[in-house]
Amino acid sequence: MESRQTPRQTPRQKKSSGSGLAKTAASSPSSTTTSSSRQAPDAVATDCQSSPASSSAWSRPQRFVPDNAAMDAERPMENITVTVRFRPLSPREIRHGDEIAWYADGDTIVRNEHNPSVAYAYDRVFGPTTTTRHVYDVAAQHVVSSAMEGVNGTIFAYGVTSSGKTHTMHGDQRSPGIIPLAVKDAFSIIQETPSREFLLRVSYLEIYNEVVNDLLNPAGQNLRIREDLQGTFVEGIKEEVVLSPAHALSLIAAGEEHRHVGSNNFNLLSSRSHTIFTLNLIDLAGSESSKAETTGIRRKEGSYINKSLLTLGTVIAKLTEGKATHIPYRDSKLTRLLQYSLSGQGRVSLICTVTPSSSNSEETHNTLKFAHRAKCIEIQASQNIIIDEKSLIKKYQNEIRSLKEELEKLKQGMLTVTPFKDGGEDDIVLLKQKLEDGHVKLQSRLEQEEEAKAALLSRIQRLTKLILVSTKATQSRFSQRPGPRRRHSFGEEESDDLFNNLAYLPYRRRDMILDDEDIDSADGSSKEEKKSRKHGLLNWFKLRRQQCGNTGMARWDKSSGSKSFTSPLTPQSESVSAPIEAATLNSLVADTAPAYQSPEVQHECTDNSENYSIQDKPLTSMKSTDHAELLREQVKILSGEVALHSSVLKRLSDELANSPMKEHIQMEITKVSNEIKVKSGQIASLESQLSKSSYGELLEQLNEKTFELEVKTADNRVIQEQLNQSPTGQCDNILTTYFIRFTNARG
Ligand SMILES: Nc1ncnc2c1ncn2[C@@H]1O[C@H](COP(=O)(O)OP(=O)(O)OP(=O)(O)O)[C@@H](O)[C@H]1O
Repeated sequence: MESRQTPRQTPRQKKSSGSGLAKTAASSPSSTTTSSSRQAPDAVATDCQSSPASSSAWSRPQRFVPDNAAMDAERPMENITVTVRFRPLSPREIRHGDEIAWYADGDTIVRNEHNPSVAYAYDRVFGPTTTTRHVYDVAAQHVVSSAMEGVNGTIFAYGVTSSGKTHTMHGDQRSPGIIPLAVKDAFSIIQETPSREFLLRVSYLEIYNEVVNDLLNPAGQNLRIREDLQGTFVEGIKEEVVLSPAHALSLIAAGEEHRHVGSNNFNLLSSRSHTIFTLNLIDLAGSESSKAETTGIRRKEGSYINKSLLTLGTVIAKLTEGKATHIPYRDSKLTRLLQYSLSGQGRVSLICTVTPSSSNSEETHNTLKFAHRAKCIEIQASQNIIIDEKSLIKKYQNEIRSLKEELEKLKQGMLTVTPFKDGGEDDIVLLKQKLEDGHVKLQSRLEQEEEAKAALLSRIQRLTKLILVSTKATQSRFSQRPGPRRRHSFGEEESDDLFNNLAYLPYRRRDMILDDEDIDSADGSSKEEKKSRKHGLLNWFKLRRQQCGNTGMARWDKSSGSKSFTSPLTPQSESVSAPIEAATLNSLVADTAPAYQSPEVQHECTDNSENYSIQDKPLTSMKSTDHAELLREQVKILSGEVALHSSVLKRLSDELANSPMKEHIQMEITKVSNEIKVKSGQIASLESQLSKSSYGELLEQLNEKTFELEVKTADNRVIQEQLNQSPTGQCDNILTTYFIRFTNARG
């Protein structure tokens, strides 16, 4: 699969429109808000502000033709969506007698309590009781849906330490953050889009002390940032294909384990690094005031955190100045990686998290000014395109058809040819010879093309296993077809099964999250609770384990009419539904209509690891490379689960020493240990199957590599031909690429 992006566009700035509520018009971003503070009480700093929520940033993206300068002018300019989220006063702030210094005045204005003339307007302001679900719906959902249409998107949280970035981006069990909500949404969009196919890959990195580390691969340390025609990228970063929301979230949870976290004066578990989760999704650390730095290490981290943020501030200031010729993206790793989002590519949503407290009034004011400046950046979102390999199939099919026609004509010619009346015997022999030669030549070309077509089809079949499709699209297409069904087709025939799985049912089951989210509270929690919140995602998986347990979750297999057991986290059976209490979920399961489960992913989830195998039947008709690929996928997912369980085990062991509920924790430990044992057994069993299928696989790989080379050459030729021939410069069979980044910025 190839992706092509529009060439880089120059950053664009919107001239102060003076629209909205504003009167302010200072040209320098830093003075903009200062001057606003001199306004009458009702005046609000809104220059560069497009009308909130209803602005163009909310409209669905149009399909624009890339690489076409003439069309550039027609693309609507959009501002970054800028929102501000207040958290409640923390118990610590209340204990210290802090008062409210800043507050949400309606849906779009933040006002200073002591000086009401100081006020700023944004696209939306969320008060301290707003749920993360609501923040997601307003500030992130449009970026996610655009990303699913091929428009790059970046959502980042920015705010001082302990202002609520992690709470907003990752969330916890009761209140899932933007990242898990976006992942779920991405998968439900796939489910709702029968006409398209998706390949989702994720990577997760941290920028710690200006060093880029791969959170999905502990060996990937100090990675280099490189540039190519498609933009900046991190060299050697691991990209995992994800097959389900839970699969994506298990990768984040495993990645979080490798992340740098430490205590400062304000936050027991403060993120010490910026992180970027790319769904082919970014969490930034909080800006440090010296008040927060407790040790030398923290000071060093703080200076690096601030370096990135200082550069981010400078970049944003320069972008909004309009006249700047040099934008210092290269001055920090963070701005380098965000360059394309900031310079106008794709949709951007900036969520600024703030505390209302008087003790942080100055820091909050700085964040508000930063957010206000950012609103002045304009973006021009453009769509990326991917050429589907099926266009190659189309080409082959056309060629084969015309060759067949040619051949047919020739054959007919041979049969109907009548000897020339006056021609000699020699003429007839010559003519026959010519026809036979032509026939042999065409036959051999046809055979070659047929072989190439078969190889291409088999490659497409293998790739198809990684492609996620809506069940709505596939049921009719595949039910009539013999052979294995698409193994990774998302939510295949899940409609009845949706009640089992919140991940696939964001709309119908959201009410359940919302009920829980209403508990979204100020920070009144103990150290352990805080820890478990920070490990919110891990807890999700803990709950998943409770749902499925050692005995697995019963499902009905429609095809066989028998009950099967599914592994809790493996594709198809997974869910990110942990916000629902296990008991609630189990009762839902009991009420559920029978659900079909794709046989290719159906595996036994019993305590007996020897029994663990991917069902043989569908696999016997698969090539050994397919089989091995499938086994490897399963090993990868199971290894992720083992890593996850191990981290839960570690946390439980830590908790055991201090907790009064020793017996309960001990039981949990035993349960988790057993699961690790079972899964390790399953991995061993899969690995032994893997080694058996290695030889055949090698041979096939050899063939495949040879063929890949041919396909690539042909692919380039076809793309070029299509581009040359298309009057719009557009290729047919456009698929979108998904590049949702989530930034959780320290401000
Ligand atoms: N909107 C909110 N509602 C309730 N509690 C919140 C909210 N936002 C943050 N909190 C609580 O405030 C505390 C600090 O939040 P969080 O860890 O998300 O801050 P942070 O900005 O990520 O900090 P750091 O930059 O140091 O990592 C946490 O205990 C969190 O649960």
